[in-house]
Amino acid sequence: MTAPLLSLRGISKSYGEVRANQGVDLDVAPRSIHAILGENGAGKSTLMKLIYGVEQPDDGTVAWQGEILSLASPAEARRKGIGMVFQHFSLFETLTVVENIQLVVQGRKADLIDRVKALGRDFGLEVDPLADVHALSVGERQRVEIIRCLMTDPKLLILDEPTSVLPPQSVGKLFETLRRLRDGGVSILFISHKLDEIRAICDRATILRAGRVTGNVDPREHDAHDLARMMIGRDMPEPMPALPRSGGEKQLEIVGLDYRPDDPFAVPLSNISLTVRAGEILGIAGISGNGQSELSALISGETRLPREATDRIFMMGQDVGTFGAAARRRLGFAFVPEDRLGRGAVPEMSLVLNSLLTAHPLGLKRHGLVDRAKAAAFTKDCIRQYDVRTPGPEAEAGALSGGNLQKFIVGREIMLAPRLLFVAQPTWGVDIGAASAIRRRLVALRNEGMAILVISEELEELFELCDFIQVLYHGTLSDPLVTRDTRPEEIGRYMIGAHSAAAKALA
Ligand SMILES: Nc1ncnc2c1ncn2[C@@H]1O[C@H](COP(=O)(O)OP(=O)(O)OP(=O)(O)O)[C@@H](O)[C@H]1O
Repeated sequence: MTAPLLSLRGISKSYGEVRANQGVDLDVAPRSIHAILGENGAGKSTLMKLIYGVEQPDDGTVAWQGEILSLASPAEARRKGIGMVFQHFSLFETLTVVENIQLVVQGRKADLIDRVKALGRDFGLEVDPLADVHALSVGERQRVEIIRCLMTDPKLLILDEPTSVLPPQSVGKLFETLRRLRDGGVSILFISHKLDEIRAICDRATILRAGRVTGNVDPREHDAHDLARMMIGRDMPEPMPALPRSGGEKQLEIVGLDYRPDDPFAVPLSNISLTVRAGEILGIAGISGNGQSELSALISGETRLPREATDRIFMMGQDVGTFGAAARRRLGFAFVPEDRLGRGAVPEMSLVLNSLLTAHPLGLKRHGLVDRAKAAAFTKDCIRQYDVRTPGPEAEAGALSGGNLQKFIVGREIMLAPRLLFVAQPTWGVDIGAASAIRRRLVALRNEGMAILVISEELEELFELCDFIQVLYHGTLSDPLVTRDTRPEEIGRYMIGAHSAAAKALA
């Protein structure tokens, strides 16, 4: 092998009792796309933060082009030629693309604009440098992040789950860009839970389990099942078969709902209609930014309709448009929001207190006081049933890895035994073993008669779970499509508006 660009030896990092990385060795070759694979909490993000200088290792060495480094900050890492695009974007929405770039890259505005255009042309990352960021799609924002990283001239680019926010059509485009970058001399460290993607694009893969390296392979020589086994140490469970539909009672009905938000950046909704019956799963597909947040807030009760807008949203047969979130929950509604740190959990609070946020009606308080023993028992049960990897119920929610926090929130809401469950992005950032466990659980609940509404950007997930799929595009919802009679490409066309354009052309 040619001398590695980056070479880690015996890297260890602990957070209190948690040993996030233990004796990790990793060699990244020049001009390679190298995957880091592992379950939620396996230590992938920690390792990337150590390489990018966000955190410092307790033990071990980092060698960069043969020279031992100790990186005190990301700015220092960037000066050496290491760049990173985080899972959650860090752009200012009210600034333009070039203004965001100026925050990190020195230079005259006119020169930077030229460079953005040139990089866009060279790497298929076209984006208007003068566009306001709030007006860009998620895919375009990601391009801006990557361009901004490339302008610091990195030799190593770290991408943390770059495809989780992209529609299927954009993933192929991103991969072309990454290949072009590699051929131009950049190495890429790529974290993803999607094994097919890793097999399509990566030349090496390092597998982590519980903070240790358990394998170094060429992912093209192993099928997705093999890789999954190395990651989770056992075979994947089979999907849960869905029983025939029950045609049960309508637990959620939305009828011709129009909504004009006050916020100029929000998406107006027009003529939204949908029905979810007991014993059914309805999926809403669509690229994020097409009205998902607005629709979610109207269903959860975070946004209430004005008094005069009656007969638009019904839950368990009641007109709930003007009800707040708590009143809707009292009817038997539970909700897993997309934004797990802002809305699903309070990061500074323990898991026990986070359980209380929504599960307090389950006898976790008595005479207005918290019943600590019961709250702890509920939380422990959730941790056990949903395989949440954490030291215990007193851990702060913010210290959990992203996927483990998601498992906790989904578990907490399911344990409320609602009649109507609404889950936005059920397996976002969750590893494949845990994702399949969550999906099996949702199908089992449906079979027992729960009504379930799922919003997801992952078509595969919707196809595995749902009886019907409707597509949200520019604030309008398509008619329901019966999943088993529909092909993913057809949903894909609705997602990019090609279906409505074709329909208009025919009209
Ligand atoms: N700041 C922190 N404080 C305490 N514990 C932490 C902190 N950051 C990470 N951990 C713990 O370290 C372990 C590894 O977490 P890490 O985020 O690296 O996992 P990951 O493999 O990236 O997971 P995911 O796929 O869910 O993003 C987890 O048990 C996590 O709870």
